[in-house]
Amino acid sequence: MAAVLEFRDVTVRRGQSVLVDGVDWVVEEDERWVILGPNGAGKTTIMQLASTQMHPTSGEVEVLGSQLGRVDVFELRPRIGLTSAALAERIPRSEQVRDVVVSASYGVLGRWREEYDDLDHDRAHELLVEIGIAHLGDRTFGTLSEGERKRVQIARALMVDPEVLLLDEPAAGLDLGGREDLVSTLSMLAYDPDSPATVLVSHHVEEIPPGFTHVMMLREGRVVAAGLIDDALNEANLSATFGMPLALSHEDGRWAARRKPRRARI
Ligand SMILES: Nc1ncnc2c1ncn2[C@@H]1O[C@H](COP(=O)(O)OP(=O)(O)OP(=O)(O)O)[C@@H](O)[C@H]1O
Repeated sequence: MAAVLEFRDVTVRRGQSVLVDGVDWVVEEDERWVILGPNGAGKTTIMQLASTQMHPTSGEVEVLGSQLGRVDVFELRPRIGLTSAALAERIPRSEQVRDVVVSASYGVLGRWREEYDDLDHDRAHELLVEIGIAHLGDRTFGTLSEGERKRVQIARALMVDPEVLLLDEPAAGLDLGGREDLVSTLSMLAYDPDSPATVLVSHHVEEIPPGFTHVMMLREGRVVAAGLIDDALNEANLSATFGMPLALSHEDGRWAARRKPRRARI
């Protein structure tokens, strides 16, 4: 199995701050990873490295077999599907949903005068059906709910048939129903053997879709634990990651966590 991402002793510094500290990490083709950690742990920084938008201060990052610093990142980027809040902000609100998706094949945001062929349109339609939003094709992006926008972004990220799919906090800002819809869509993708290697960033174990295989837990830029979810996701590692005693449960493929009650003083 080929590695799609490989980090070797990766550190990112900005001034006196260490954003990511000595991270070793390998993602293989058939793996679906969740990166868990509190605010400021370095999750988005890891995604920026993986999506070639940032280079490490030291260490080596390989993306799809090419080492950052020795490759033209503009050749790599079309092979990477990415969703993030920063990217979503750049989608024109007046753009029709089907155009938001189809325009990914040219790597542009905001359709202008490009001509797309029938294959592109068919592929975009297929993805809207697969992600469950075919009925929204004619709507403009600005009129969608937050949950609908997240799904459009995932369809757009898949449009290029990426070799790796990077989802930075796709459930942020969703209500309970929106989160549950998204988790089930991501679960369906996770179980599909044709789906690319996937990395999902989240703050919440409740957002881990069934079918995800691996977890990396980060705190203050360092890896607390990483590996198969069934091995690495436990109360001790989760408590160390979030810096408080947490109780963890796992039922019907879903995870839940809560703070352990403080003992009453006698
Ligand atoms: N240019 C910078 N200079 C100094 N510190 C920075 C810079 N960019 C990010 N940081 C800090 O690095 C840390 C990691 O940031 P990052 O965005 O990767 O965390 P995160 O885990 O994604 O957080 P969140 O869950 O809040 O989105 C944060 O403490 C952030 O304030």
